[in-house]
Amino acid sequence: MFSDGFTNRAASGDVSAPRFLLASGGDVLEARGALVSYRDTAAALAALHRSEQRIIVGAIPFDLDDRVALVAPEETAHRRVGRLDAGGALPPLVVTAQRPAPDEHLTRVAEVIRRIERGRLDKAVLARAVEFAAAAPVDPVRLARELARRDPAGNAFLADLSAAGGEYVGRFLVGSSPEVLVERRGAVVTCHPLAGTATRPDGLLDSDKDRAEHAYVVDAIAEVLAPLCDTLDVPPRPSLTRAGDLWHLGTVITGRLRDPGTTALDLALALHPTPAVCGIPRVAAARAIAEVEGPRGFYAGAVGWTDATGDGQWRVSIRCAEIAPDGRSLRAWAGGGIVAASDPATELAETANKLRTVLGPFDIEQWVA
Ligand SMILES: C=C(O[C@H]1C=CC=C(C(=O)O)[C@@H]1O)C(=O)O
Repeated sequence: MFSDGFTNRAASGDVSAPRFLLASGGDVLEARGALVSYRDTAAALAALHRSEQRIIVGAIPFDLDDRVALVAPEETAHRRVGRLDAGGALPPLVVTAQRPAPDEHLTRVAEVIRRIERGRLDKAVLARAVEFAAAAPVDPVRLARELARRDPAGNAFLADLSAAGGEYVGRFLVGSSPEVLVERRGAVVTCHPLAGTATRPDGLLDSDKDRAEHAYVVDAIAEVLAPLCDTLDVPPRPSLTRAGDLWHLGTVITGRLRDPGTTALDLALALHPTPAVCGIPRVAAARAIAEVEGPRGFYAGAVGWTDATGDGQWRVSIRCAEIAPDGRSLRAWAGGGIVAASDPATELAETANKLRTVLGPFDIEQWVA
């Protein structure tokens, strides 16, 4: 178990800067310092169940076999601010790499469609990354505030990944995720999965392809929650959810927890990775993603908090970028759910549209895809 209580500083060296931030609808939770750092979920869960810590915050990766970046912070501040102040100017960016190149993403989507047609998979989410060099250091807090300010729903997150150790020391994950993996308030559990995307709302609710892509996620979440809840409300049809310039199919699932000892982190770990970021069947989809795409790190994981009462919120870490320790480079990701009826060119365009959320605050040269 790793829990040595080291403290390392934000890229700016500013110890007063938050190392965790989760903003939504005008509510902001900020955390500073690290009393204890956890690299594995078992240690973090044990600390919560034994009430050793008041609150645990941070990020869990896409692959739960990888190290997590969770901390018990020195201090937290929960504020209702309405809207965060402007984050301030951010430096221009230049594209340095696309991983993979757009043409290769088309080939990979086609390969996943072939696997689906062969009957090995029903759905898999394929992602790509774009890397950028910044003209001056990008301040993670400034970016998070700017994302919250621009998003009509006020969503933004920031997580210092240092607790995961190794190459993650000094790195931050920053984004604006519209998707609630799970929230627990007392006995009430809420999930708001999103899957199925369009640039306009018209027709999205009637799209068979998007409805199929969405239904896999709702069914998988309901299957996990059913044994953990006394009552579970799963609306039969999705509704439209706006996320910046995009529209998604979304379903608000609510339940009443059977065992009050089941914390928000327990729930997040039971649900993750949902088919909104992985696929169906889960193991086959995770294998296809590992083979076709490679490791994802903290993209498509979850960012959030859980307190000693077990309450908390975990958001799916999408629409995000990782910032290098010196702030001079960024890697942004976006993915999309592939089902039998998917079209590679449409999927590539969808990833470009999704990348615009986290890149919106920057002036960017030479990036078209
Ligand atoms: C995987 C991502 O989005 C997910 C969430 C909403 C809609 C999605 C879709 O339509 O494919 C994805 O499941 C991403 O933004 O990188």
